[in-house]
Amino acid sequence: MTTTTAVTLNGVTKRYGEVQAVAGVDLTIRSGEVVALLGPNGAGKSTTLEMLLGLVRPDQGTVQVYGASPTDAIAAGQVGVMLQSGGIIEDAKVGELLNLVGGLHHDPLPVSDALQCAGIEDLANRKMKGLSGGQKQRVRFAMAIIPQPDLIVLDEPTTGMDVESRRDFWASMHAETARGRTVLFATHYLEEADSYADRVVLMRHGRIVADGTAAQIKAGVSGRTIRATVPGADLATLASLPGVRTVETRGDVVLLQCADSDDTLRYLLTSTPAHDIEVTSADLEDAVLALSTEALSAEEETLT
Ligand SMILES: Nc1ncnc2c1ncn2[C@@H]1O[C@H](COP(=O)(O)OP(=O)(O)OP(=O)(O)O)[C@@H](O)[C@H]1O
Repeated sequence: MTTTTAVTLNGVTKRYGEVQAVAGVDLTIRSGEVVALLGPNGAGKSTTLEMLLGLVRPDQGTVQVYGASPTDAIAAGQVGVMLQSGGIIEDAKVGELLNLVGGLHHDPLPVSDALQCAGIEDLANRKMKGLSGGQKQRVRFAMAIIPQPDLIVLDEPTTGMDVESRRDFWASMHAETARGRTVLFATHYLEEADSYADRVVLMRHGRIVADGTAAQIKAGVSGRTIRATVPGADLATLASLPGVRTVETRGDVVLLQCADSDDTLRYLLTSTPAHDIEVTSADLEDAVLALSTEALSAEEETLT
């Protein structure tokens, strides 16, 4: 049976002692989508991915990958995985390790192709233990694509890579997605989500607080950032202006996140010595910050 749904999480929860790591996640990913999972530290991204991969059992809810259990989908070679740690034998040479992984699958990508896709042909005879963090990440990526999977799941794949390596890595990923592969990746890099994902799922405190294209998420946050030099700024007054969401300072420079920048600008120009004023519209970072703050306030309201 062919299905156009790659992943279905239904009401999934996971608690570790006092910590509600995942607090009821519903998520459907269609085949061919490239989805970024974003969120601050401890938001529940890794736990969600671990449940999706069958590494952690949810307390409640169900997980299906291509209509089957995660373990069955992985055994069938439908899922390639790149996690933050584990999965590598430090004493093995890169080529040997990839051969080993290939041996676990019935239609593996030839090792030479995996090395080429990951841009690490020159590392084939190097031992894992001598490699840099970024090089190890590329080996993990090569391991993830060996099964020729329909779905690739990556947990912070470019951590430890320099800017050039990150660019090369995403170029390799593009080649994979052009083949129609479904990709789900967790990241802290907003520009990666913005540039490479069709869809951004934002988590906070174990919940999904936004889900849409990067453009939709940005559009959901109306408003502007005002940056101005305001000597002796009265922060309490600025924070209390209608339409001002947050106030930050860096020396004399004040950063205001505003729902209504016109009124704030009028105030700055007429009632303060503000100069060098810049107004910019929200980028994904602002959107994520605003949505995270809104989610937090909503949670606090529920608690009180
Ligand atoms: N094995 C575990 N034992 C106890 N607590 C855990 C375990 N795994 C995760 N947690 C806790 O669950 C919460 C969610 O963690 P998780 O690693 O899923 O978040 P994350 O969004 O991936 O964070 P990061 O961006 O820092 O990787 C955190 O408070 C974390 O400390």
